[in-house]
Parts: sequence; structure tokens; C-alpha cells
Amino acid sequence: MKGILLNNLGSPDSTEIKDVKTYLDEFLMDERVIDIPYWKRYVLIKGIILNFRPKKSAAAYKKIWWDEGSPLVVISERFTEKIKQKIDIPVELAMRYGSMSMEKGIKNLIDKGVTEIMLVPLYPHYAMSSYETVVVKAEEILAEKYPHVKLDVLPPFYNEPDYIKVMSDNIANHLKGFDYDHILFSYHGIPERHIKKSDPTNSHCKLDGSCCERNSVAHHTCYRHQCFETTKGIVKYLNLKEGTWSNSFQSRLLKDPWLKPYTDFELEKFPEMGKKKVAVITPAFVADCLETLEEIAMEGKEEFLLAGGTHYKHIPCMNDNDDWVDVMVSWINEWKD
Ligand SMILES: C=CC1=C(C)c2cc3[nH]c(cc4nc(cc5[nH]c(cc1n2)c(C)c5CCC(=O)O)C(CCC(=O)O)=C4C)c(C)c3C=C
Ligand SMILES: [Fe+2]
Ligand SMILES: [Fe+2]
Repeated sequence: MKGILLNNLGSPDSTEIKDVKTYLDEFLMDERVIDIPYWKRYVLIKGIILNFRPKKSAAAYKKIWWDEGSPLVVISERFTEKIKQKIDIPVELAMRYGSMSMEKGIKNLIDKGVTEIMLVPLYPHYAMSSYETVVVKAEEILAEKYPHVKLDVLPPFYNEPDYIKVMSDNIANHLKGFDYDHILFSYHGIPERHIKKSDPTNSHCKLDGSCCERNSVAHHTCYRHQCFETTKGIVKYLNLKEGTWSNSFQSRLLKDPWLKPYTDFELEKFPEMGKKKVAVITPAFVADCLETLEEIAMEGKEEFLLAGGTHYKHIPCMNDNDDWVDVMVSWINEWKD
């Protein structure tokens, strides 16, 4: 029997500092997230970062937490419930980090008699720190515990016409009545070296401004290229005028160079460029989470208004929007039939 494993990143169990610490420990010790030798990662994360980051992150989580729990988890559960109503094979939700583990999600499918799993990383774009780590973890669990089970993986859907359409319709709906002069496409950032590490040609990705425009097999795994393609698709669909939109990357951690331009710097610059009414969309996330609700909707707004902006709007993610549910159901049905 076939079954579906939907997979997102995961959140701490609560906003208590100890729970945030447990979550960050698992997350940041992942070699595809902090990609340095084990002993250095151990010293950096357990010896330094986990001493101060959990307190800061817990305070941020407190600002966005819902009565039912983490927005990311609650929204993903609502999305999963809607998918279950429309699909006649087992569907489970799991998270890469935290208590809703992939081990539990896979076991639940196996207990229901599933022998063929379609893994759906709920990320539109390929990155070793998001999509790839989910795939590798699923492969490891199956190889170790259920070697008879077959695994298929939904490819990154950054340029799928149906995804572009529902994203664009969602944006257009939320933009109604908001008289903007700029739209910022803010994607989760990654360190620049991750782009080079994921380049199978070892020579294409130069981060020189034009590499992502030239055809290359490297783009199957190039996060930067895939983000730009998502923007292009939405810009085309919504017929946005040149000069009224741009890309940026948010959520950087540590001092290495991350993908540029940085969202916070862009938001500070816009008012002096005459762009005082700005809408921000976050297409790297299918569900609202800490990075959209706190960093963009709260912090970003504050930075922008302080710099002289007058109107600011964060466009919510697709979340459990029925059109998005229907797109996912159609992809699942295509695989299943
Ligand atoms: C080196 C650090 C990080 C990389 C690389 C990274 C890539 C990455 N992350 C997401 C999606 C999400 N990240 C979220 C939170 C978050 N991300 C990092 C660090 C890296 N992410 C941290 C430390 C945190 C935790 C919060 C904090 O302390 O700032 C979230 C939200 C989780 C939630 O509970 O709401 C998401 C979603 C992607 C897609 C990605 C690579 C493209
Ligand atoms: Fe992240
Ligand atoms: Fe590229």
C-alpha cells in the first residue's frame, strides 16, 4: 500500500527556554545546517550558541505562540487534516526536528501497512539545510529499520505552475486595498558556501549575479536559482512592473557571508529610495512560522517604520488555504494513480 509523509522543519515543544534549547540543539547539530567538522560544531553549538540563543529565541517564540501551540505545527496539522479528507491512502505529518519526529511518522505509516512512501518536504526550494536533510533522514530511517519500504520524494516545486498560481492568487487577495509602491520577496537565507557545496559541477555557482540566469544542471540543487525562478513566476503571473519588486534573504545566523541582499538592510534602505509603502512576501515558507510572524511581520515592520516607511504589510503564507490543499492533493493523486 502507498502512503504519504508530509514533512516540515518543526518547532520547540513550548516557549520554555529548556524546550527551545533541546530543539536548537538537535537542529543546529545537523551537519547539513551547520556544516563544519563535528568537533568544531560541538564546541560552537554546545559550548557557545546554546548558552545564549535559547533565551533570545524563546522570547521571540513567546511573541508569536498560539494557545494551540507553535503556529508552524498547528498550521501544518490543519493542512494535513484537510489533505486526509481528500485522499484515500494513509497520510502522516512529521517534523525534521522536535518531538513530532520522522521516526514516529514513518512508523505510523508502516503500522498501517504502507510499503511505498511518498515523502513531501514542505519546502518549495532545494537547500541542503532544508530539503536535503529531510530526504537523507528518511533514507537513513528506512535503511536501518524498514529496508523493504520504497521511497519516492516530491521534487522541489519552486517553478510548478500550480504552486506559482496559488501563491500569486494568495498574494493578490492580500494585496487588495493595500496601495504599495514596492513588493519585497524575502526568502530564508543560507550561507553562500552552501550554494557552492550543492553545486554538482563544482564550477557553475559563482554567486556573481548572472550564474543563476545561465542554464546549468547545477540548478537542480541551487537554492538561489530556484528562489529567483519563483519570483519570476509570480512577477509574470501578477504582471508586476519592473522596479516595483525585488528579492532578499532573511534570518542569517553567525558571521559567515549569507545570500545577499539581506532583508533587514533592504527594508532600512527603501524609505530613502522613496519606497515608503512596502509589502513583504515570504515564498520559501508554505506555512507561517517564527521567521515570518516575528522576523518579518513584527521586526521587519518596526525597522521599516523607524527608517521612515509609512505603510507595511506582511502577506501571510498559503497555510491551509483550500486552493493550496487542492494543489497538493493533485500532486499526491498523480503519484498514487
Ligand atoms: C545555519 C543556520 C540555519 C540555516 C542554514 C537555516 C536554513 C533554513 N531554515 C528554513 C526554515 C525555517 N527555519 C526556521 C527557524 C530557524 N532557522 C535557524 C537557522 C538556520 N536555518 C534557526 C536557529 C531557527 C530557530 C529560531 C531561531 O533561533 O532563530 C523556521 C521556523 C521554525 C518555527 O518553529 O517556527 C523555519 C520554517 C529553511 C527553509 C532553510 C533553508 C532554505
Ligand atoms: Fe531556518
Ligand atoms: Fe546558481
